Amino acid sequence: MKSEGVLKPYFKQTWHIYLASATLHAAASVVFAYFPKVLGEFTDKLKSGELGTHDVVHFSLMLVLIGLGYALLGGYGQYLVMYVGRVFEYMTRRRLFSHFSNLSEHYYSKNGVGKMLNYFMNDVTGVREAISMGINQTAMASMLLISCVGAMILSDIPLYLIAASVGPLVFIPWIVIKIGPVIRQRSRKVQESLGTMTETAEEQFGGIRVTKKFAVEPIMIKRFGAKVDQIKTNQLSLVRISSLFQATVPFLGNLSLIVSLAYGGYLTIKGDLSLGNFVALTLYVRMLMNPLQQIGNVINTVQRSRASLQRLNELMDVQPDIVEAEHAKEANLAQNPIRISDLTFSYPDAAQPALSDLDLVIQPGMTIGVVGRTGSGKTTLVKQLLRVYDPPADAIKIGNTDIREVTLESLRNQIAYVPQDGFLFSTTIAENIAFARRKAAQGEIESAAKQARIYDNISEFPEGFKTKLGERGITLSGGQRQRTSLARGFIMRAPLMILDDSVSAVDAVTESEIIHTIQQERQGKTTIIIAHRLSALKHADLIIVLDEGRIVQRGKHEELLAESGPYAELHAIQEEGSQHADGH
Ligand SMILES: Nc1ncnc2c1ncn2[C@@H]1O[C@H](COP(=O)(O)OP(=O)(O)OP(=O)(O)O)[C@@H](O)[C@H]1O
Repeated sequence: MKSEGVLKPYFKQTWHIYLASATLHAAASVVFAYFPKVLGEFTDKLKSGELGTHDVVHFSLMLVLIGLGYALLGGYGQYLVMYVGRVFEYMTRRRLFSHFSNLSEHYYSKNGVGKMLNYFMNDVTGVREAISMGINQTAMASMLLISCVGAMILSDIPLYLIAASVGPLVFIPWIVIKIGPVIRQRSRKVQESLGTMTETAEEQFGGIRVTKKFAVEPIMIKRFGAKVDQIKTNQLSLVRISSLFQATVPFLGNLSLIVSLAYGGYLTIKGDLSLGNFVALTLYVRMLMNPLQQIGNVINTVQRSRASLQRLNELMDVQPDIVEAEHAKEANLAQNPIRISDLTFSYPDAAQPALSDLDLVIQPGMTIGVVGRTGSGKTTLVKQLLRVYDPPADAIKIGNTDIREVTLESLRNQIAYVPQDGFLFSTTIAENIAFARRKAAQGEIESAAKQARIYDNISEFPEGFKTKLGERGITLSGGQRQRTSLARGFIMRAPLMILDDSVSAVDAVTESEIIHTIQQERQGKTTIIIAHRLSALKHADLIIVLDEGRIVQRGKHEELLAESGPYAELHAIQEEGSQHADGH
């Protein structure tokens, strides 16, 4: 399904402003086209000796009126178009943002954030220039062209003289057709290299702490320098062709002026053309040059922005991978079991499935422990439950409803997912905790913080819960970040809570306190705990052991210990480790 792109909705909303502006420009141009005519008449009167003081005042007044009329009408027309250009930026950036928000994780893992930023900034501005400044100048210039040519034809200036004078100007469209596509192609390259640079910068600033720890700044600077060099090369190549284009257009204009001066002058000396008409002709040709040059510029801008427009439209056409079913139902995780049967899932473009033949029933109120080596598919299982990636049909059911048939909002609202490295926003701690429940009372925020064992830390900050976090919560330690993100999960009081290695950066004592709280707080509610430390899973009603996407063991803690297998092996290693740590 194709979206309607970025321009259609905009023009639907603003066409009447464009119409008003075009009318104002037309009126301004008609007024301005009188200018040479008035000067021509003035010259003729001057030459015939009929010019009196009264006439000088009259002609001067006429010129002032023409100037004023042109400035007011044209100026207001220009303001209107520039104003709606900003409306375009605002509308498009909002639409882009909400479109970006709907795109699936898969899109983001394939496309860098730098590209998105480039769409947001440069492409939107590029298109705005074409449809505000571009349309404005085109309207102004074409109206002026029509008015000037019309006025010339209606005057006594012989048509053959007009044709000869205007002749060189008709080569302008030819040049536009020849050079325009080259400009467009080079402009696309510039935009692309800008996108790559933003992407590199984004990644490198994001990873600056790692860079510094490994002292590899020179390599990073060199890598970034290469991107900047590429932009310079591409931009220079664009500037060369644009300059050639912008120099050729005035050159042709000047050629026209020379013809009108030489040929018109000759005819005037011969007496075939009045001095007034000669003055008017040269003025008209001079007046034609500006709009023609403007049209040249506009075509340049439009060529450049076509590449941007194409990219924006392509982006609006990207469909989210996860879409709501037509008659989607509300999920009810509090009362219905989650039935996973024969679940096999591969990431797009992956050679191996990340999950194979999984069978599991999670009854409401159960606590499920999930353990397995890194890369065994634990997070993938969670992503399937959250529908970050859709599972195959009927592989996961909530009650009797396929998870693909429930509304995304009801599903995700009922799951409190706490990832290992929850992203914290650059806002207050309170707002970060109340992220999924904006209206939570301070008491609820504090109680969630207490449950996540972060309350005492927050109280020690100078501004308590109002303390602002830097980008990615830079002022917090790893363990504090994890616990803040855990509080964000607690506050949801959701029917299903998923802890995905959420306490890995927390010391063993605090971890056991948190697990104890979970046991108490989540009685009767479903909880899935993914952990590497088995101590966090001991109390689970059922533990599954994943290996290469398959469930290789399942049972309670004691049952699994009694079996020989990876669980007992892992337990032995961890016990040994903790005994060493305790000095036994
Ligand atoms: N977005 C993705 N695209 C393609 N493959 C992926 C993606 N995410 C994970 N994988 C692959 O799927 C497999 C399972 O990954 P998953 O993240 O589920 O492991 P995990 O058990 O949660 O590991 P860890 O304990 O390290 O978090 C891995 O081989 C991983 O490389």
